Amino acid sequence: MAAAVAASQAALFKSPFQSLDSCDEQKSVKFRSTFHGSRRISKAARWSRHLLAGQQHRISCSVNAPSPAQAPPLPKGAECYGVFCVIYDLKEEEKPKSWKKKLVRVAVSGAAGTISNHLLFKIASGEVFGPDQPVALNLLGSERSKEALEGVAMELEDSLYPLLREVIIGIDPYEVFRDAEWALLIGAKPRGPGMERADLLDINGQIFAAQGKALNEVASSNVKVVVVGNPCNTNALICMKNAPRIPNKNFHALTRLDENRAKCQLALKAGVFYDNVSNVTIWGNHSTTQVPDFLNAKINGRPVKEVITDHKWLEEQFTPTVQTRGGVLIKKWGRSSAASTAVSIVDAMKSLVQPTPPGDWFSSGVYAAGNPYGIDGDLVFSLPCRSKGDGDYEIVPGLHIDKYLYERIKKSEDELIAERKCVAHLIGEENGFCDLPGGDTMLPGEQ
Ligand SMILES: NC(=O)C1=CN([C@@H]2O[C@H](COP(=O)(O)OP(=O)(O)OC[C@H]3O[C@@H](n4cnc5c(N)ncnc54)[C@H](OP(=O)(O)O)[C@@H]3O)[C@@H](O)[C@H]2O)C=CC1
Ligand SMILES: O=C([O-])CC(=O)C(=O)O
Repeated sequence: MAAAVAASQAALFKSPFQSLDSCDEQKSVKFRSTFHGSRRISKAARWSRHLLAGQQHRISCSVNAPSPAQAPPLPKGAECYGVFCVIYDLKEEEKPKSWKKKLVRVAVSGAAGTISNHLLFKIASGEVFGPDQPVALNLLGSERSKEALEGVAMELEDSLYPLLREVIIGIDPYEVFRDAEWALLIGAKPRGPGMERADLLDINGQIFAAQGKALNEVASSNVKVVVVGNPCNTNALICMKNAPRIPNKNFHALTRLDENRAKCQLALKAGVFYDNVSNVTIWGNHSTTQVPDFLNAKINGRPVKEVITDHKWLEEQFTPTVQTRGGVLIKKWGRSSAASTAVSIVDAMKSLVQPTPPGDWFSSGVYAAGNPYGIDGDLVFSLPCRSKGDGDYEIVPGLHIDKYLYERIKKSEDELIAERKCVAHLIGEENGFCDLPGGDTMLPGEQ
């Protein structure tokens, strides 16, 4: 028995894509084809699971396995993780017929961080792309988080998600972003005590400039990029400017959490279930200057101002409550929103892959070029958007902007223009200088 195990180990640790010697007994082992059935783990695969956990080996079986030429290549240098290096072949008739044939490849930075710890499991479960869409997760960490990243991959292994067909971990964005169709950029340095906003813009801006360059070089040319790491609007602008091959439209800064927070407050005040609140726009920056729009929002299809007649509350309490919600939560929790942020990332992605309900819209920080509201087009600015569900979107025109909204939207625009000047050196512009309004503008989590 011991000899058999040793022989089997020796075979499994052969160099990538060499055939196993003892393939006759392991007909159901197959590696990394693009379509796989649900997990039914053969004896050989169980062995592989133990032997390969934490290793970076790819092996193939000469029986039933794709030849190296047929097998899709792994992103160069990135590492498939443990059980995800091994795919269990099923007989044709056992494969779930309903599954889509092509994987969706999602790259996530800051993958060992708190938000990702919620998000990855939602994506793997099918919550974003549906119960028929196999997914691959390419996880980006750093020297700091190498071990933690393996821990994340181990938890994904142990979760037995049938739709999760590949997990790749690595610390080089040029490897991890390869062929990504979605890039969720979450990793960013948190602002520490005494750190100026200008320093944060520069430090994180450098991360997003580097990641933009990597996406430009190796990601799918139509990759959808959702920037979460703060300050997310300007980080998204930097990322976009460093990725000229990717359409500007494909870059988003996450303001969906702010929209969800606004809906929650309106529902609470009106005494309705929050599903009845629609047409909520967050205008501007994901910062304390953001403008949650109650003027165009609706409750049960009626203008909010007709349903909530306490207009003083709308103007004087609702707006600051939403703007500072993140900071209040940090004081309670001792860390920033993570679970609700992950939920809002899922919402933001679903808004692009599912048609927007007729008459409604959603908020996203998008490149404002050609917007119908006269806002500086060279900013990533949160605007009302709608989608046909094809991954693309359009800015919704025709919303009413009164004096109250205009003044606040202008303030957020000025803040983003000032942020853009601070990062001129990262977006290929000259004569940058950092003079943020009020000396030092604040994230929702900073008060
Ligand atoms: N847009 C929005 O609505 C929201 C945005 N956020 C923002 O999302 C980001 C991530 O939040 P969260 O997951 O809770 O944060 P965590 O601190 O848990 O994780 C952040 C990750 O960022 C990475 N990172 C990159 N560069 C640095 C650096 N220089 N120093 C330290 N860590 C770095 C780290 O991963 P690694 O070592 O692998 O690089 C770390 O795991 C933050 O910027 C936060 O402000 C949070 C809530 C809402
Ligand atoms: O400032 C932070 O990290 C938290 C944040 O963005 C939010 O809660 O909206």
